[in-house]
Amino acid sequence: QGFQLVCGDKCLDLSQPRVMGILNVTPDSFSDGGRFANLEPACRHADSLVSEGASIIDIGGESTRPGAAEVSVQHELDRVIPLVEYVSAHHDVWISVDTSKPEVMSEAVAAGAHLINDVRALQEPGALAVAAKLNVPVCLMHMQGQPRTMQDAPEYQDIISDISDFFEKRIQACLGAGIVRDNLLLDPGYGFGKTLSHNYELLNRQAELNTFGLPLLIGLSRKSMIGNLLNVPTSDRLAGSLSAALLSIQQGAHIIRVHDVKPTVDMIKVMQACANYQAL
Ligand SMILES: Cn1c(SCC(=O)Nc2ccccc2)nc2c(=O)[nH]c(N)nc21
Repeated sequence: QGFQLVCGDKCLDLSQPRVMGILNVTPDSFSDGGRFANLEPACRHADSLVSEGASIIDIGGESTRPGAAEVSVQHELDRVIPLVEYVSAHHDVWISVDTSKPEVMSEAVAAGAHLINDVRALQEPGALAVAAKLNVPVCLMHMQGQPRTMQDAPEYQDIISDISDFFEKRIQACLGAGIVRDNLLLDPGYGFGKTLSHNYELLNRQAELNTFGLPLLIGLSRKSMIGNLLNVPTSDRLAGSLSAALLSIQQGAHIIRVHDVKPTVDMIKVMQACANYQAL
């Protein structure tokens, strides 16, 4: 499909799969907080993600791992804004801000972010109104429950129908708030309130989510659906992550959120050579 994302005068063509690089801004990559914390490692990481071929850099200041502590608005701003400013000043790449907080959304867009990546699909108070006002593309991700408890006992009547119902509701809420449909992306949220078998059923049936006629953003990289299957640490999940990414792209994924940008870019090139063999 000829999807494209538009933010101001920037345009991201989605007729080919795009790689979104994950920028680590976990607390330990900073000194004891404050706006002028040690940004150095994160800035170097951003540079490498861009040089490896990422089309989008995803910057987030709140861990959504089960059991992760809540982060205050100020703490999230202190981690995220300096990095959005750095990437915006030094690279021409798209910047997505991974946040559920409306204050972080607006400050990040003001600092140069082009896309809102919200694992809570704009359900926090004030998020819908702010996203409408900012008028930038927004990714609506499915999560069953909240990060703290989502993995306790996930259950679905039919995982695709349940996720689709969620998407319908969130899309209606967005349109009702004045967000234009062209600004919406969908994401089934692998690992967010799903068991191992839920995740693989979702991967097997992912193409059924294409009926919404909206771009799909997918995050599988190094996740426990790979780790628990292969019984390997996060540092040893590349082959599994690439396998899952390929299966996802073959079913129509438009943006893949990954740690390992270069390997994923190379994989996409091989997929494209196969599709375009006559042009080679
Ligand atoms: C911010 N964010 C995350 S964080 C979870 C994560 O990477 N866990 C994880 C990473 C590495 C190892 C184990 C777990 N996942 C998604 C996603 O799937 N889609 C969208 N749109 N955003 C996302």
